[in-house]
Amino acid sequence: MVTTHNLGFPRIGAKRELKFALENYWKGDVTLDQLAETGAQLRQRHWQNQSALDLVPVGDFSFYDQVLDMSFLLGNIPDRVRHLDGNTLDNYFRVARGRSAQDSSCSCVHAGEMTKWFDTNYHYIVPELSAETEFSLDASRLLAQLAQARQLKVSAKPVIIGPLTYLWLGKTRDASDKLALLPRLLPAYITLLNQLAEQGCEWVQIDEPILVTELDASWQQAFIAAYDALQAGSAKLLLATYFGQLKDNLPLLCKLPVQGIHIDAINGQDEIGQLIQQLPADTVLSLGVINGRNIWKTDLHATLEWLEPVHRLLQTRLWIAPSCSLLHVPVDLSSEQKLDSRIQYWLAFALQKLDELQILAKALNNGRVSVQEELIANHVAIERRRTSSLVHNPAVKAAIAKIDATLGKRNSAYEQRAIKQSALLKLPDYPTTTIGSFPQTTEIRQARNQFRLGNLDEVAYKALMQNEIARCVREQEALGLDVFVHGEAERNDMVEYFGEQLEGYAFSQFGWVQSYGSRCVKPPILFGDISRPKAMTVEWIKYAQSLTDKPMKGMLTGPVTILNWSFVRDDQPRSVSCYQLALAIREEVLDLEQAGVRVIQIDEAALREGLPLRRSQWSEYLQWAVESFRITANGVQDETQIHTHMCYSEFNDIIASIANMDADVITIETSRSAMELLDAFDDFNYPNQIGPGVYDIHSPNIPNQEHIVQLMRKAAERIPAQRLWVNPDCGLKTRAWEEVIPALKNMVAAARVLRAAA
Ligand SMILES: CN1c2c(nc(N)[nH]c2=O)NC[C@@H]1CNc1ccc(C(=O)N[C@@H](CCC(=O)N[C@@H](CCC(=O)N[C@@H](CCC(=O)O)C(=O)O)C(=O)O)C(=O)O)cc1
Ligand SMILES: N[C@@H](CCS)C(=O)O
Ligand SMILES: [Zn+2]
Repeated sequence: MVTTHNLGFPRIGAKRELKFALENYWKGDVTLDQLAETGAQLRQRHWQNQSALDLVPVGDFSFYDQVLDMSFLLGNIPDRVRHLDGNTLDNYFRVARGRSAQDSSCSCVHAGEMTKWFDTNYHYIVPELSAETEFSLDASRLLAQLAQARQLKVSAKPVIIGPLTYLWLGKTRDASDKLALLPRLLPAYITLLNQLAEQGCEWVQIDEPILVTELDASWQQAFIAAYDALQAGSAKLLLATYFGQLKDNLPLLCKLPVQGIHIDAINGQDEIGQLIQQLPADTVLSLGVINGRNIWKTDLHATLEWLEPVHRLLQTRLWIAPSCSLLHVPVDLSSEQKLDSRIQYWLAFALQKLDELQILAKALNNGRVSVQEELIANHVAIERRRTSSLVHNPAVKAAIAKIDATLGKRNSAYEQRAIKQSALLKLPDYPTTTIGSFPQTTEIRQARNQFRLGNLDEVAYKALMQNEIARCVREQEALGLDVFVHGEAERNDMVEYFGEQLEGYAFSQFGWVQSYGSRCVKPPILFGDISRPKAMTVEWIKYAQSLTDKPMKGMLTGPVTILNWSFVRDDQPRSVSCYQLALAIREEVLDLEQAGVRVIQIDEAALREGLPLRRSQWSEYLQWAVESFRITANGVQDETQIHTHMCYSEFNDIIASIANMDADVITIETSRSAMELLDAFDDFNYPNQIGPGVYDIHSPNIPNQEHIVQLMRKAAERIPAQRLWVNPDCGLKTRAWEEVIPALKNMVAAARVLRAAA
């Protein structure tokens, strides 16, 4: 018999119950007990949803982030919150977001750094480490969840992050060696494993996704030492890897003294033969056979073709599961009422993926005939998608075939363009701007909701959004900014908004996926060849420009970011989808230029984030990603100034590619590193203009003028002042107007001080 299990379930809830409970708790509208009750109900529901599985994950639920949970479980709590008032959860929220429910009127501590989880759009709170870090186990929250699971008779398999991945995800502030902490960390893990075993858990899933990255010898050796030590714990370990292939780490994994391993068989199907040869004869092999990163139905026939022989060989040693936690997909496709039924038929969200797993298990255990109807229905769906005229557009394919090097090349080099742009825009030194979005207020979201529900007609909705844009322009006039934005009020999200307007995309009503904490995104579904039926942003930008004499930035999301934050096709290379997006957004750029827009920003927030997990694959990715950006941006006249924006700026390794994008201006995040991240630009002699973010928009703290001046002076030590812009780190959509206005006032005042001193 094959064993079925799951690595993790989306915790936000099919109706985003957790999001609303959290935000209400932070506002003080619900009590801690009520929040805890919502958590308990969600866990119960999710375990029921998974009750057909042989083993159900416990510990995958989190009130904010599973990595932060691990930090609290290991007692690795930053000193700055340790002795503050309130309960553990309040301190937990202080690390997560800089404040607890109690501190809503002040911002007591700075939040932990947040960064993306491997190559996903999920963001975790970075463990803070130093040579002094001590660990002291407090498993009470995990044990309480286990107790709840036991009461509900759930066949529980606790899920924890492994010690090596935990250290790898962390950052040391004192440049000390993270691996030196391992001997201090392991005793906490051994005690934890014993406690879990004492609670009756036969298996513990220990996640070590870093095994799909390139590990140097010291990390490889640390794996051996760590898992030798963990043998002392009394639970059986299922060591889980996901998000890619094992490659050089395969022999290492097979040597580790664990009772089972899980691999991502979607990416690593080719490695199964080698694994079977090298694994000890009694080790369980769990295969992630359902894609946990995408929303397409699995081709069950094709899967069974290769899985049946593996089952015959391994018998009860074979387990099957989704490739990774289902955190990265929406909960339930059956809630969708507005998707084109033909497309809906091709899709599977978390619940449907678990159904697919059951069908596979039945087929393996009792023969395909036992699930004949299900297999036929699956085959029909797969074939309909493969041959659908909705997917294929010959005109788009022809346009892609015609792409050549001229499309991505501007008429003149940056130096000549800069002279023409400067003559036209007449900007002061240290020009000030913002990144695009202004606060997405409850009123804006409610208006859009009413529009969607049909309670507000298009004319009224448009008028309301125009009012917001007008307010945004007025505020920027009053602040004295130099280059304006329209504020993105009309956009639900910087990716979904474009997905909704492009042919080849479908979008869901309830397909929410957690991005960080209570924040969610609804990735649009890229199912077919992409084209742009009509202009998407021009009317809004023209309207905004009509309200001011200051230059108004056209605001677009770039092809690489749209691709990386969508659910993408699995029937063609990502590069092809990206080129299709590039051609579509290029048309929008040219339309904006035609409409008289002189500054166009093309956000590529996910270009760096989308780097493959293995460095050996970077150059291939960067080649098509940068070329896609160039195709999008570079069809304009010299006088049109192209901006791009990236939220993170650790560019040391890819600075040549960033320069090769040839944007006239790039705005980036640098304030948290006190401009040190600009060193990469300095060392490379980056030739174009840079707006190093002068304050962290993720924090409610108001940056002070003097601090901004100091930061810009540091920037000017690295980049010539004539090429510097002054702007925040990222968009302001998650902030309130009361925070934005004083922050920008100080930013503009700082720019004036800098100009006066120049
Ligand atoms: C820059 N970031 C982004 C990433 N990925 C994206 N796809 N988009 C991004 O901007 N990745 C990296 C970062 C992650 N950062 C964020 C920041 C903020 C959010 C966020 O605020 N998400 C919102 C949802 C946004 C949205 O789609 N809004 C819709 C629907 C709003 C809604 O919930 N409506 C309610 C009713 C409204 C009411 O009555 O009040 C409903 O439908 O029930 C819209 O504006 O129309 C969030 O709330 O989580 C995400 C990632
Ligand atoms: N223009 C977008 C970029 C976010 S990365 C915004 O300002 O929200
Ligand atoms: Zn950003």
